Amino acid sequence: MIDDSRPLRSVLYMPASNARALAKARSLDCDAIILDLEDAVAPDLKAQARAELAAQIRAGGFGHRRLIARINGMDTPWGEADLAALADSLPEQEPEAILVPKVSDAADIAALSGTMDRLGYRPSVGLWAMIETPRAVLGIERIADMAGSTRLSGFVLGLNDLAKDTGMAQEPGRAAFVPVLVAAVLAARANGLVVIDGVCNVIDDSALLEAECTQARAFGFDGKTLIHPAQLAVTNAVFAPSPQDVAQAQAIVAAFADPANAGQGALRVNGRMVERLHRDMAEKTLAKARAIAERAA
Ligand SMILES: CC(C)(COP(=O)(O)OP(=O)(O)OC[C@H]1O[C@@H](n2cnc3c(N)ncnc32)[C@H](O)[C@@H]1OP(=O)(O)O)[C@@H](O)C(=O)NCCC(=O)NCCSC(=O)C[C@H](O)C(=O)O
Ligand SMILES: [Mg+2]
Repeated sequence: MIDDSRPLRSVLYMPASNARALAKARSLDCDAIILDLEDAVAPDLKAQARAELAAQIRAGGFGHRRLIARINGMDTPWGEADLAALADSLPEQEPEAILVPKVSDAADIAALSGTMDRLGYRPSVGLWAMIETPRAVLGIERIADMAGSTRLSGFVLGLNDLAKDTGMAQEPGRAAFVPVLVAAVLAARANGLVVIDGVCNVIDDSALLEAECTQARAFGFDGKTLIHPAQLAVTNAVFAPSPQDVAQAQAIVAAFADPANAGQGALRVNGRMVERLHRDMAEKTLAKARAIAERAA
């Protein structure tokens, strides 16, 4: 079940080897941080970054920002050591989830989750999977179904790797990726998983970023992964309920609470037909808006 009181609009990657970025993380307006040991860290800095990541999480001070640690793939020389080092070095404070790249199929999830159990990760630490290989896309329903029997609790799209492996074009509008985006949201929602869109590689084009965020929000994503602090404001704004969303949600909740409408299944509110399912959606909108407002206060 997705917790609307803990928004995940903006999920900022930062290389665990970049001490300056990590220091900055505690003051940035992001909902979550992915401390990355994978693509953002050069091979000869992997061990140093692993130690830095553990030290940063142990130091704390991230406030409301949810912490996710992206390890290297289990088929690389570093993946197993990443998972073991995080388990060993974080007895007091652990990331909310371990994000695993290049997942291929459901068996990968079962194996990773079992390894986390054996290494002594607390049950509260989830497993998020990067959806970034053709095989993962083709098997996404079977992967998502693992949520019932493993730690799997989220999907993050990796469209750069998917483009690399398929030749799909990363163009404005993302036409080639639309089926993937829709499949990811459906598989995630059918299994109560968080689902976060891939990154926009262009740092200085806020119109392009806004278009991607608007598309992702319309498709049902919780939020978007980001690579630079300059992308935070647009992303946070697009994925937050707008003042109009909030006003309509309040009107819907009020209409159903009005004794004059007792026993009604469908009502007319501001010219629209609304049913009890819309009241449920309106309550979620208000919960998210409240959480964002409380954070800003
Ligand atoms: C992309 C960058 C290498 C750009 O770096 P640079 O040009 O040096 O940035 P700026 O000079 O503009 O930085 C300004 C200040 O902001 C801080 N900063 C920059 N990026 C981050 C960040 N991600 N988190 C926190 N803080 C950040 C700088 O330290 C500067 O601070 P100050 O000196 O105090 O002014 C760089 O932005 C970067 O490394 N970004 C993250 C790259 C990354 O993590 N990549 C991996 C994830 S993406 C991915 O893997 C996708 C997926 O797997 C797929 O397949 O699609
Ligand atoms: Mg990737």
